[in-house]
Amino acid sequence: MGGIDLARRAACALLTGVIEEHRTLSEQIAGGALDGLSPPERARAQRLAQTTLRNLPRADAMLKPHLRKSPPPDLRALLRLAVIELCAEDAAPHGVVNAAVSLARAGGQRTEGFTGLVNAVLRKVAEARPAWDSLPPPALPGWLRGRLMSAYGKVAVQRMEAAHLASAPIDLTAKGDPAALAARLGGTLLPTGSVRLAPGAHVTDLPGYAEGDWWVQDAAAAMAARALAPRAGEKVLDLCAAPGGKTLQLAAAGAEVTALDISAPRLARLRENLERCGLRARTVAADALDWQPEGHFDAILLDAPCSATGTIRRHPDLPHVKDAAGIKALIALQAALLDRALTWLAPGGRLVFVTCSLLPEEGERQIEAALTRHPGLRCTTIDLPGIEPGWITPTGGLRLRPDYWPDLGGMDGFFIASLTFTR
Ligand SMILES: C[S@@+](CC[C@H](N)C(=O)[O-])C[C@H]1O[C@@H](n2cnc3c(N)ncnc32)[C@H](O)[C@@H]1O
Repeated sequence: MGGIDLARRAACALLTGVIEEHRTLSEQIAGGALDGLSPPERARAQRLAQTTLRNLPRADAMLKPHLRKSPPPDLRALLRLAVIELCAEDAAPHGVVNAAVSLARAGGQRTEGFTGLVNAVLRKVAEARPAWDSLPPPALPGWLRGRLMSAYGKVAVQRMEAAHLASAPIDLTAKGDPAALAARLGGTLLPTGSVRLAPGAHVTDLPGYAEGDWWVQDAAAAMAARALAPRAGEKVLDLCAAPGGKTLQLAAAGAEVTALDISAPRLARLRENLERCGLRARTVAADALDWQPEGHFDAILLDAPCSATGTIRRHPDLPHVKDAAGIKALIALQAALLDRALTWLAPGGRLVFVTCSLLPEEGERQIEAALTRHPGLRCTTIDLPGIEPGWITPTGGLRLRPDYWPDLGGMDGFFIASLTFTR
C-alpha cells in the first residue's frame, strides 16, 4: 500500500475516534494513532481529519441523496473523507474514488462488502461537486450556539461559524523584533505584533526554529502576556502555565518567572520550550489550589482551564467531543484559582485573568463576580497596540473572537482582564 493510503486510513481512524468514541485528536495522536507514519503522512492524515470535522454536515449533505440508509461508522468515515477530498480539496475524482474503494476493500468485514456502493456514491458526489460551494457553514452544537446567540446575537454567531470553517493560520511570537522576523520568514506582521504565516507551514523546518528565535502562539493568546506588561526583574507568576507560550513571553521580557502547572507532562514540554528559546523560568508542578508561594508577586498571569470554545477553528474536534456537562465545574475552578491568586499579589500588583473561551460565564461574568466578591478590586481597561475599541467590554476587559480580523485570517477567541487592588 502506498504512503497516501496510510494517511487516508489513519485519517478515517481519527475521525471514527472523534465521532464514535468522543476522543479528541490530540488524545488519539498522543496515544499513538499516527505512529509509524512518515511526517508528511502524519501531516496529511491530521489535515484530512480536521477538514472533514470542520465540514461534517456539508459532507453529509453531499452524500445524503445517494444513500438509502445511514452507513455503519467505518464506511461513513471513509465516505465523508472522500467527499472532503473531492469537494474541499478538489482532488482528481478518479484517484479519490479508487483510493476509497481500495480502503473499503482492505477494511475487513465492516467495509469490504461495500466497494460497489463506495464507487457509485462517490462518482455521483463528484458529478454534483458544484453544489458544495453553496452549502452553508456548519452550525455550532445547540448548547453552545444558544449561549453565544444570547451573548453576541445571530449575525455574530453566523460570522463565527463561517470563521470556524477556515483552517487557522500559524502565528509566531518573536523573541526579538517582530518586523524583522516577518521579513525573514515572508510572513505578515499583525497589528498587535505577532507574525502570521499561511496554514500548513512546517514550523520546525523554518529558519530560527532550532535557535529559538520565535515560538508558535496564536495572536490572541499573545495579547494576554502583553496586557500584563512584564518588566525586567519583576517577580511574575505564570499560573496554569503549560505548555508555556506565555511563560516564554514573560521570560523574554526579563521577568523573574515562576511557571506553575498541575500537569507534569505538560510542564516537561514547557521546559523544552524554554530550553529551545534560551530562556529561564522556575517551574513548579503543583495544584494551584494547594500550593503556597514563599512570597508575593509583582504580577500574575492566570490562564485558567476553560471550555476552550475559543479555539474551535484550531481544534474542530472539540464540538464533537465536548458538551456543556463540565462547564459549571470549570467556572467554579476558575473562580477558586482567581480568589487564591489574588492573595499572592504584592501591594500595587496586577493580575491578568485569561480564558480561551467564548462563553461570558468564563470571561466577562467571571470578572463581574470577582469584583463583587473582592472590595477594592478593580478592572483596568486594557490598552494595547493594534486592538480595536469595539473589543473592549464595558468593564474594561478584552473580548477577542474568531470572527475578528476577517481579512487577516481571524484569531482565536479569548477573554483577557487586568485586575488590581485600589488601596
Ligand atoms: C489554558 S491551559 C494553559 C496554557 C498556557 N498558559 C500557555 O500559554 O501555554 C490551562 C492549564 O491549566 C492547568 N491546570 C488545570 N488545573 C490546574 C490546577 N488546579 N493547578 C494548576 N494548573 C492547573 C492545565 O494543566 C493546563 O496546562
